[in-house]
Amino acid sequence: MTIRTLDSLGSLAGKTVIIRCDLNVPLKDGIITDDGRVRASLPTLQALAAQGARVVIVSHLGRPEGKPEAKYSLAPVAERLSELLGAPVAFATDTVGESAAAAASDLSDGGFALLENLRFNAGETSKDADARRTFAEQLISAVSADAFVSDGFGVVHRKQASVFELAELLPSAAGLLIESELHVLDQLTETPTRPYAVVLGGSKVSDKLGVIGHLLPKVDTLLIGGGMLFTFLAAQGFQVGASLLEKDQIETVKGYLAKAKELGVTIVLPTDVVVASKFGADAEHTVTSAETIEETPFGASGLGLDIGPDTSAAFAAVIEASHTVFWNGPMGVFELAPFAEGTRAVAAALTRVDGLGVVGGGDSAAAVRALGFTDDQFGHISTGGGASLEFLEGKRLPGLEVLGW
Ligand SMILES: Nc1ncnc2c1ncn2[C@@H]1O[C@H](COP(=O)(O)OP(=O)(O)O)[C@@H](O)[C@H]1O
Ligand SMILES: O=C(OP(=O)(O)O)[C@H](O)COP(=O)(O)O
Repeated sequence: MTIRTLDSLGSLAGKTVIIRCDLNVPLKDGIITDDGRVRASLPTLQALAAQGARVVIVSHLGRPEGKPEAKYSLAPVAERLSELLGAPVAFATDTVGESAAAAASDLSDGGFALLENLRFNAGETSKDADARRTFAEQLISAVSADAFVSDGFGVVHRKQASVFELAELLPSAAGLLIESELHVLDQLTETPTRPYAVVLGGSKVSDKLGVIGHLLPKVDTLLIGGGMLFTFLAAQGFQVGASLLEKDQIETVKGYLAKAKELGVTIVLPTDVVVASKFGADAEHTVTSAETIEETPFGASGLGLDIGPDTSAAFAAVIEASHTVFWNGPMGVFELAPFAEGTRAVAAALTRVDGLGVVGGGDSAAAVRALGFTDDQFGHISTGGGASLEFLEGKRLPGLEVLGW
């Protein structure tokens, strides 16, 4: 399948182009802890500037709920972008107001401006198509945009104003990051060399549980770690203490377990977990069987924060015996050293895949780098977790469809 690419927009010299990037980076105390998504955005930004376009960059960061919240400001990202581009990046403190208009009108050909977090405006993520369209129109008018480039691969599964409506309203095309992501992910959907394993973890549990039903018929093995493992354990009748649990998904998960059996797909669930007294690096913690989470000294307030060592070894064996592996979502709370070992074991196994090993997702990519792995040890590091998963399940994604995919 094809998608509209940059050349379809013709010459952009002197034109104002809005580019949607996914600059949703992890931050700690206002410091960017992994700038992978910023780096991944550079080629398209540089290509637009080289043509003499006036480049207005837009993105979200985190999940603020339609109003400004200082901790989700993109200001630190403007600084990092400027360092990496080796050029000034004007930062507008709003998206559709005076600051955005001034930053855009001050742009010279080949110059860059970054607008504040799109999700500070309720129109961006509204369920109401008219509200999204109005916000997109306000954005276009604030910066007097002539064209739109979509390059935030991590958000192409979201029907949001800056992903969908902007593309409808302006001459639009995909950027180089989206093109290169599709090139690799296509190999996973069309001709995955078998055995094909998908490893799931992370904390966006309800988003990710949703893809499993469609993924099952496509894979040989599914490995479940991270926050979602507890909903699987609960579906098997085990107590999970104070761990992350989506109670209303237990019946759905039971359905997945039955469907997997029917299809002959193996779902590998953890047999042991690391349980902690509280959420913190200094928490007391112990390894216990997945069936006895509430039988540690922490009782029903025990929190499962990582897969245990037996599970890590079992997951590593499956990964290394597969020829195609896609992994999204850390196995545990890797940001806290005592709960990083499961993620480390899965990452190490992925570097040893005899075939294509792909890591997807902002936090998953950040995790492998934080644990000392380098990008070239993996077949591909995708900037999108949820987006890749939905792509792999064969769903038509709104942010791609609108670009002719
Ligand atoms: N057992 C767990 N309990 C709570 N949080 C978890 C657990 N396992 C992993 N996580 C958290 O999941 C987060 C990443 O999830 P997610 O955003 O879904 O991944 P990605 O960005 O790679 O798609 C990490 O911050 C990690 O601490
Ligand atoms: O971090 C992201 O996705 P990911 O965690 O699935 O990789 C993207 O920036 C999308 O963010 P969202 O899931 O809040 O829409």
